[in-house]
Amino acid sequence: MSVLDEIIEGVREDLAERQARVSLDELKERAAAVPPAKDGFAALKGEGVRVICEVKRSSPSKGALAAIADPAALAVDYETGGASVISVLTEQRRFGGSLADLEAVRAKVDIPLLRKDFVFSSYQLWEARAHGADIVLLIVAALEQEALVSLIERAESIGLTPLVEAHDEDEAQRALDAGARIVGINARNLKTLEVDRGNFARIAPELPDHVVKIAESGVRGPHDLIAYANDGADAVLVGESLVTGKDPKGAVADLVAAGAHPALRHGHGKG
Ligand SMILES: O=P(O)(O)OC[C@@H](O)[C@@H](O)c1c[nH]c2ccccc12
Repeated sequence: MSVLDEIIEGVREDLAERQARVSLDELKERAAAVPPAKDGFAALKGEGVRVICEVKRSSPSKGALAAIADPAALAVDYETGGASVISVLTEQRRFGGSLADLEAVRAKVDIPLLRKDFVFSSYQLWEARAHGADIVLLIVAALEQEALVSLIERAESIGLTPLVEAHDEDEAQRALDAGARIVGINARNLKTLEVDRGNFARIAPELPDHVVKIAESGVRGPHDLIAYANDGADAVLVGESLVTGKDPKGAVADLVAAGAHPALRHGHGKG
């Protein structure tokens, strides 16, 4: 069984528990009571390279990364540093997250929030909205094509912006076929956990211009952001280097500054 399969098995069990406690109708009522979703698409496409900052306590590849006793305070640091979107891991077993984290962050920041989890049912989409998410991650490798198509449609119908994650050419094609307008290229293969920063450069040129392109994982600092920018990234998604660093606000500001000046890109390309 791949790591991805193992994670999904755990997510399924945890989801079943929540479903036994909270009915779909109740979730829909909660979703109707929160402020409408913010425009995730607008937040991710524009001048310069946007920075998505992630609240992540641990990962299957690295184990514990940071305790993050106050996820909202970290998120405020990200926002103050200039993040465009905040990603909150809500998977519990391997990433140490929760929907409570999402809600805590929602209470303190104004920029769009991404629910980062292993989503395969529309119940999880309603959960995301009910807890304040604006954007939801859909992982191609974790979904049959039919499910991907229907989750994209369902997410949009409830106001969520889907970010569709691929890590190779075939998955990217499936994302496009399913109608994705925002595609994340993950340098990390979720089946083997190997990181290949070259994934983005290989796949991004195959994506049409109108698609928002996000480079995910492995960004250690401005240098990696600039490399991804040169390969056509509209945004980067950064977790580990921010949660393990001493000054998340400053680190975000440095990334945002590097991404804000397209002139910086010249001379850093592949030639
Ligand atoms: O911590 P990193 O290497 O900066 O990566 C962040 C993010 O890309 C990563 O957490 C991630 C990308 N796609 C995912 C899907 C599920 C869980 C986690 C992820």
